[in-house]
Amino acid sequence: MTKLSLSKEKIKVVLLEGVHPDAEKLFRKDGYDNIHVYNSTPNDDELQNILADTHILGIRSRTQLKGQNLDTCEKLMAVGTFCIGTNQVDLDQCKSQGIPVFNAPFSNTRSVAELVMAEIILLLRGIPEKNAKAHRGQWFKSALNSNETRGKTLGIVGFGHIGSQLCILAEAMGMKVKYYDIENKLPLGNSEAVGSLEELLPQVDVLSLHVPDTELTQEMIGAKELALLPKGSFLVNAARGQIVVIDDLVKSLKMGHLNGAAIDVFPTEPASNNDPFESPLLAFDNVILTPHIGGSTQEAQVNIANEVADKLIKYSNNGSTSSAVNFPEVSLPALHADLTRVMHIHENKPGMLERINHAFSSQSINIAAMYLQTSGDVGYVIMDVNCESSDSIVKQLNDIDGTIRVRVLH
Ligand SMILES: NC(=O)C1=CN([C@@H]2O[C@H](COP(=O)(O)OP(=O)(O)OC[C@H]3O[C@@H](n4cnc5c(N)ncnc54)[C@H](O)[C@@H]3O)[C@@H](O)[C@H]2O)C=CC1
Ligand SMILES: O=C(O)CCC(=O)C(=O)O
Repeated sequence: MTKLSLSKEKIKVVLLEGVHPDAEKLFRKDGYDNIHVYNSTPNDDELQNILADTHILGIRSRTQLKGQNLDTCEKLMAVGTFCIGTNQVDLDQCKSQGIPVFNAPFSNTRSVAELVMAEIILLLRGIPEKNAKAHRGQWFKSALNSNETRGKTLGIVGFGHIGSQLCILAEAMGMKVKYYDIENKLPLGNSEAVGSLEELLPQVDVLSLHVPDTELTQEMIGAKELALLPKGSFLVNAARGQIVVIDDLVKSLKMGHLNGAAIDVFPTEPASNNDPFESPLLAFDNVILTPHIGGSTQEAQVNIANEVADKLIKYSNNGSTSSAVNFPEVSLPALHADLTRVMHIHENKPGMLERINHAFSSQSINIAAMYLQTSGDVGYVIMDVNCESSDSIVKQLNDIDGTIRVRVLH
């Protein structure tokens, strides 16, 4: 059986934010037992303490792995975001520190699309308001502003995994779908691509956002965009909190321009279920507020736990980085019993390979197999070699200028 340069008992795995227990189970089944599980999101000080001796970190969408939080993590070997979004992590900084980041790109896609479809139906029927009144003992039986989904137009911003799943559900309910995406995307069913956001907005009864949090999407929906939506229309945001300007949404709802909204994500979200939730949207009966649970179903969480834990274990056990979001991707075969695997992460600059090869040849170490991949300014080279002890080659490799990290399996 392959041995890691650091034994599995010593590799410290930390799982934050209530990652589904299946992830811990998978690590334990594979022989890892230094596992620490937390249900909440640590603040920056707590996170920096945790990171000081953590090798593998699992987070969800709240833990901010950026800036000074990454300064204290010399031992950190790999990160798993047990979700789709990776905007909470500085992917470039992780890469330059030799830390691959893995996510679950579509394990909760269906869950988000189903929730949004349900919210569209509830909004079009005016249910949030009727429900809120009923809870206060008021009887509000009325068909006013209560409509079927059939024949209504759904505008989708971001026609990726979630946006296109939602399109399928909405068309099955008889809705017309128009979408805007920054990329050229294949229209599914009878859906129609629209050339710009401004062109899309006036045409929809419901607008649903499914873009990632990027510089281009931050505050993408503000006063100007809300005004372009037809009077009486609805907004759904289950993407990221920074995409909608909440104060502008509040104004639009107050003026009665928008007839309601469903919001799952917020610019600032409580760190745990024990912390209070504050938002000016609390005042509106016609707004569905959910605590960032678009992807929180048993099905999704189990799939995510297994998918991301499996990727982290593969990387730790044999060096494979397939589907890493920020790193050169290499899919490696199992290590032959007689060989040692040396993994070298380095700055991608001319002459690196020559210096790495020279380190091996100068120690008369024969290379049985070599794998190399680069991504931008980082290179990842893996050599399966015949050698009794790896100590001196690891030292020599670490001394090469531009080396970011060296790991060994034998
Ligand atoms: N509420 C929740 O619990 C969840 C929220 N999410 C959020 O949903 C987002 C979307 O997820 P997926 O559909 O899986 O991502 P995806 O990457 O498959 O699709 C995103 C789409 O947005 C498009 N896009 C990017 N920038 C754009 C722009 N400026 N204008 C128009 N289109 C743009 C992309 O070209 C792509 O087609 C995630 O990034 C995440 O932030 C994801 C899962 C759960
Ligand atoms: O469920 C979570 O922790 C976050 C879900 C999410 O927003 C994502 O997958 O990007």
